[in-house]
Amino acid sequence: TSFVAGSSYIPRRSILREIGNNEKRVEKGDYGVELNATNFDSVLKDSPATFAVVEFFAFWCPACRNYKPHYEKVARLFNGADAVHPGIIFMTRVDCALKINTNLCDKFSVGHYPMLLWGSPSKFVAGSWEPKQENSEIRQIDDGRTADHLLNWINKQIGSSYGLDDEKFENEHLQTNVTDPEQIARAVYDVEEATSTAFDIILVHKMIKLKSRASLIKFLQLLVTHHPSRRCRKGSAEMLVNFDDLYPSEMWSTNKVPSISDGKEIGLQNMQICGKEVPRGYWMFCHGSRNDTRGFSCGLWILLHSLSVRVDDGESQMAFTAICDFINNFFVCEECRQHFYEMCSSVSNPFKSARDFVLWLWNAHNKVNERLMKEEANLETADPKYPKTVWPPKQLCPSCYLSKSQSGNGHIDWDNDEVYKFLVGYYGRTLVTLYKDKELLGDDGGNKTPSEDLVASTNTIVVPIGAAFAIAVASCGFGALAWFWRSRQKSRKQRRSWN
Ligand SMILES: Cc1cc2nc3c(=O)[nH]c(=O)nc-3n(C[C@H](O)[C@H](O)[C@H](O)COP(=O)(O)OP(=O)(O)OC[C@H]3O[C@@H](n4cnc5c(N)ncnc54)[C@H](O)[C@@H]3O)c2cc1C
Repeated sequence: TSFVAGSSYIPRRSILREIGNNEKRVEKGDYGVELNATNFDSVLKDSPATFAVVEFFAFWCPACRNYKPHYEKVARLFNGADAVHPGIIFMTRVDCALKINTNLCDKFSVGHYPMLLWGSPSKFVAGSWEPKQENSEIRQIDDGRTADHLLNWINKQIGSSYGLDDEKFENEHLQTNVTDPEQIARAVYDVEEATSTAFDIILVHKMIKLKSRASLIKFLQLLVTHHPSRRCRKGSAEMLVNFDDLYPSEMWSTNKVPSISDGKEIGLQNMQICGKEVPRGYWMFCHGSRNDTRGFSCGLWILLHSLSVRVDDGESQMAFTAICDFINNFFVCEECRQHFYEMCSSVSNPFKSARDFVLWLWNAHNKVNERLMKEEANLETADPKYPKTVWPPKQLCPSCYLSKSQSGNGHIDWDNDEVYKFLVGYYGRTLVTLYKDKELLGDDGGNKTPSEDLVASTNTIVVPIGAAFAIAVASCGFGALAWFWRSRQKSRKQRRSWN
């Protein structure tokens, strides 16, 4: 099966890699990218990273030579094809001893070597900096004299917890033992990427229509409350609350391009549901041995399973319809969409327990696996390293298999209680808590509620009337949350008008 849009996404890391490769003065093994006056603006402008560090140095300066290994230790984490934390910080350097860079270094008031500046890449473009300038969006890094100090400064600045010893999880290493239950911990990256990709596809293909709008809102509500990544919950909440502004009714009736409001461009197009920092093209867990296998669709399954194990009994029917309608309206693989919806439609009684819903989704996925097992064998389209199997294999969950039924004609007698327990552990606890960098993955350790995220993350005064109405129509189970937001937003408005 081929997907309409997935293949055209350029992994953001490849941009960094290209920059690195094209840079003539990069010494072998250098991670920091050396820029000069001719490419400084253009390279920073194209950088997908959220932040940039520029080290101004002079090639003749002995202190700079000694500083370089420190800078490189940090740059290794963020730059290049093997970056441990790609797409977040772009680490560069400029040699001020080269004549060509004199004006550039003057513009940034370089008075000593090495000197480090910090800001978003776009602020450096045609930018300048002065030491006493207040409210500048470029800042001097005042304590970066060793690798440790520099990384500490960065961690404080962006609230992260990166360590110099952080290592990239190698996919090859990960996949050598597919029966290791801890591997799923890394899939939170994939869940984030799949969520972002799904919404990119929806926007690129202008798929939000009058009839599908309510189902998108309903799915967003599910993401707000139960997405395993905090930054995706936060982005979904922003999208949901601002839905009417971002996607005004004239757009879904006429498909017009969004207009300009309050001097800012509006439209969902400008929103990234899980934030700008989500790595693309990474596929930690869902990495295929070929480019055209796994990836997005694998990540989407994992998203669905990780949502299913997080809902409670009272939400199970709502989550079921939210997922079914979302796949039906927005999954652009026609065969997948149809088959999945057939399975959805064959459910006759509403779900009353989360357990039943989790097991239904697991079973539906296994039905797809069984069908594809045959299809892929006939067409020889399977990923040779990841053939479809009925899941979980015995090695991963021995207790899921009832002892009597191990052999025979392929039929498996499952112990559903054990399967449920396993799924909750695998897609629930393990998917989040085993991962080492809680900041990056947005694990809040269960300390914060999504509504707190929402209140902290949006400036919107009220839930727009249309979206609120659609929320009310679309949901019952998640409705309490919607009303909570609405009342919070209203009371904020009142507080404002009193001030
Ligand atoms: C809703 C949906 C419907 C699809 N329908 C089709 C279709 O009709 N035709 C088609 O060609 N492709 C379909 N696909 C794509 C297909 O199912 C696979 O996603 C794709 O072939 C990549 O396979 P994969 O090896 O990465 O494993 P996937 O099937 O994507 O599974 C991802 C991971 O989930 C885990 N897993 C596997 N089975 C289960 C289970 N039963 N329960 C819980 N976890 C499990 C495993 O760890 C596996 O590696 C569909 C995808 C989705 C999301």
